[in-house]
Amino acid sequence: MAEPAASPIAPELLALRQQIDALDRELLGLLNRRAGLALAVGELKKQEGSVVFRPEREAQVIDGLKATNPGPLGTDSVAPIWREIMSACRALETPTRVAYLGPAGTFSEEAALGFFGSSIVRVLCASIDEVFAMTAAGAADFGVVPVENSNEGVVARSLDILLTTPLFIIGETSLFVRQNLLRKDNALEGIDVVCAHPQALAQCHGWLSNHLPHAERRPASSNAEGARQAAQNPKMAAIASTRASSEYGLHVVAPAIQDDPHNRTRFAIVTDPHRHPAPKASGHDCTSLIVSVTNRPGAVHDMLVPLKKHGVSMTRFESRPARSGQWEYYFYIDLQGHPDEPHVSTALKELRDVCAFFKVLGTYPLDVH
Ligand SMILES: C=C(O[C@@H]1C=C(C(=O)O)C=C[C@H]1O)C(=O)O
Repeated sequence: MAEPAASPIAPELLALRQQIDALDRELLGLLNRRAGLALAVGELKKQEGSVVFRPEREAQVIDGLKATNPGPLGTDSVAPIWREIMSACRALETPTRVAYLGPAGTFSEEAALGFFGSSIVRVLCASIDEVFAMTAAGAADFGVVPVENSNEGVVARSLDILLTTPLFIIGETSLFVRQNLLRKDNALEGIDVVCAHPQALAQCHGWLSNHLPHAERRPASSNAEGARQAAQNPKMAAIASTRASSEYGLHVVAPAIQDDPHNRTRFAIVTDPHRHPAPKASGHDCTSLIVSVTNRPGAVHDMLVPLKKHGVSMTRFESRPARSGQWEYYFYIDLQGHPDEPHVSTALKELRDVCAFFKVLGTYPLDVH
């Protein structure tokens, strides 16, 4: 069949596109000048023997640009654009190897790319334990692990490993988690099994009960693993990201099936403190701790006194059983601020004095969107 004749481009459109082309060439020139400066910074760092990735500097670059963005470019567009620019610049200084739960197409991958940009070396792991192990062994520079979901609460395995790992946290990122029903055929009929990570099955419990009440819910090690299996079995559906649908050649049979439309997952970025210094204060920082107190009346109250006294706000307070058989708990605490700020360091010192166990998990810039 003959191709329909292309309609001629209107002169106004042509003129506007020519201006865009000219600006793009200018932008490319500017980006290359920026890349040249990053290379020079990389040389300086090499001479000093210091690390390339500076999360506090990247957070400040984005915060600064957002504050001065004149528009019409949306302020929400600033962070993703500059993360990619900085990712490409950083890659000129040194490759950044990032470990996360694979296979390709997981939300962990999305979080890793969202935080580091796409100019990274991907180190795909089979479990959260492996992410920590690969990072601790130096096979990856950084690990990205989920720590909590707005719907389902804590990711217990990550929190339990954080208790004993020698790694520390240097960043955080959170992600809107939109779950989709994926399948080889674009139809709801004839699905016998829905295969996904237990967290995803739980996040879509209501939708599955309404639309696929008779389908077996089968746990998988990750949503992408469920998608991989669904690609080989027409009677199986998966629950995963749209990225996984293109990765495994599946149809999005039903989009956004999570029961909570505001479903978010927060990830921690971990690294080896022997190879990477703690981020310096960025002005908007978080300090994460694990503490425990002896089991006596008023112990938890006493723990909170230094924070109140020195005006330090707590943004997270989570407990996990200490597995001592004594109804004892570890408390996972996030504080606003950086230990370089005197009121934070004094509060931390006083808090340490009233705790039986005290571990600083890390101090890092708050997530910038
Ligand atoms: C260029 C630098 O190195 C890296 C790249 C950055 C950038 O592209 O702006 C910022 C911080 C570092 O992660 C730097 O430290 O300034």
